[in-house]
Amino acid sequence: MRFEEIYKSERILTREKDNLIVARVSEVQRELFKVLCGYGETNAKLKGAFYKDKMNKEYPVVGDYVLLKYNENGDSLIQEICERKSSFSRTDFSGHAAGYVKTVKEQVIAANFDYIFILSSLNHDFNLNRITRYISVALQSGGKPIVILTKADECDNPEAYITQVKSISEKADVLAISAKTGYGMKQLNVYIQAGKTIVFLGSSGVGKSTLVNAIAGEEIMMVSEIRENDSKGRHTTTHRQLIELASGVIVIDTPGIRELGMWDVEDGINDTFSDVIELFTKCKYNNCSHSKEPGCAVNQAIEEGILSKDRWKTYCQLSNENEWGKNKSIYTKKGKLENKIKRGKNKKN
Ligand SMILES: Nc1nc2c(ncn2[C@@H]2O[C@H](COP(=O)(O)OP(=O)(O)OP(=O)(O)O)[C@@H](O)[C@H]2O)c(=O)[nH]1
Ligand SMILES: [Zn+2]
Repeated sequence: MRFEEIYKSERILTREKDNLIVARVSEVQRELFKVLCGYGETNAKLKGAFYKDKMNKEYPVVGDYVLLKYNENGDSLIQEICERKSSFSRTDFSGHAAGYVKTVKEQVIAANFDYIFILSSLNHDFNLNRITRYISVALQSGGKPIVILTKADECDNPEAYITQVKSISEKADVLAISAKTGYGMKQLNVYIQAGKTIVFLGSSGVGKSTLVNAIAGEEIMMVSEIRENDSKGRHTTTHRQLIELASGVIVIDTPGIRELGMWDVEDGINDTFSDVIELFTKCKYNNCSHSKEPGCAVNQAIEEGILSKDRWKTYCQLSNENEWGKNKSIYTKKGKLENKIKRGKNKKN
C-alpha cells in the first residue's frame, strides 16, 4: 500500500525529477479521468501503453491510487495503477441477454474502500436474504461490511431486526439509525474518520443520499423528493463519483455500485456461512449432497434446530446463483486467476 501511504501523508512530489506524483481517481468518464492530488483536482488521461495490450490491461477505476505525470497546463498522464486493497466487480454481459451469454467479463467498478455501508430500511421491505447477499459481496471485496438499518423511526422494535441481521455473520457490524430523528446516528462516529473511504450499497429509496448528506453536514446528494422534479436526473456529468468531505472522510458513490450484481463471490459466501461449511466436514460421506443421505450433518443440524431451514435455503440460493456466474466466466478464467493471486498477496501484507 505504498501509494496510499504516500498519498495520505505527502501528496505532493514523490519522484520530483520526473514530475511524478501519487493521485487518487475521483471520476471516470470513458477514457477521461479526474484525479485528486496535492495540487487539487485535475484532468488526466492514460499513457499510451495502457492501450497496447487491450485485453489484459486493467484500467483505473474510481478510488484507485495512481502514479501521475503531472501537467499544470493540460491533461496529466496516468502512468501506473497501485495494487488494490479492496474492490467491487460487476458482471459485464457485453450486450448479450443474460442466459445466452458467451463471454462474461469481470468489470471492476470501485477500489480501495475501508467500509461498506449496507443500507436497508426498517419499513415494509426488510429482506434478510438481500442483506445476506450484500454481506457476501462485501466480504468478498475486502472491505468491512456495516449493515445500517435505516428509518428506525418507522419501526416499533429495531432491536428485533438487529438480532436477526447479527445472526447472518459475526464479521458484519449491525446498527439501526434514523436520519430523521437522529436516533442511533452517534454509532457511526467509529467509522466516519478522516482518511477512511466508505461506499454505500442498498436499494433505491433506503436513504443513502440522506445519510451521505447527514455525514457531510451539507446537501451534497439530491434526495429523491427533490430529484423527481429534476428532468436532468441524478448522474449528470457534474456528479462526483468520489468525494472528499471537509472532515477528511471519503465517500464513493458510482452509478454501477448501486446495481451491484453477483460476480464470483464464493469466498464471500463461504465466509458468511462458515457455520454451514463447518457442517459439511462432519457429514458421513465426503460427497454428501446434503439431501437424504444417512449421517448428513446438515440434516441433523436442521433437525436439532442448530441450523435454521431459512439459513440453509439462503445458502443454497446464493451458491447456486454464484455457480451460474462462474460457469459463464470460463473464457476469462486466466484474468480471474491472476486477480485471485493478487488478492491473496494483498491479504498477507
Ligand atoms: N422516515 C424516514 N424517512 C427517511 C429517512 N431517511 C431518508 N428518508 C426518506 O426516504 C426517501 C429516500 O431517501 P434517499 O436518501 O433519496 O434514498 P436513496 O437510497 O438515496 O435513493 P436512490 O437515490 O434512489 O438510490 C426520502 O423521502 C427521504 O426523506 C429516515 O431516517 N426516516
Ligand atoms: Zn450432508
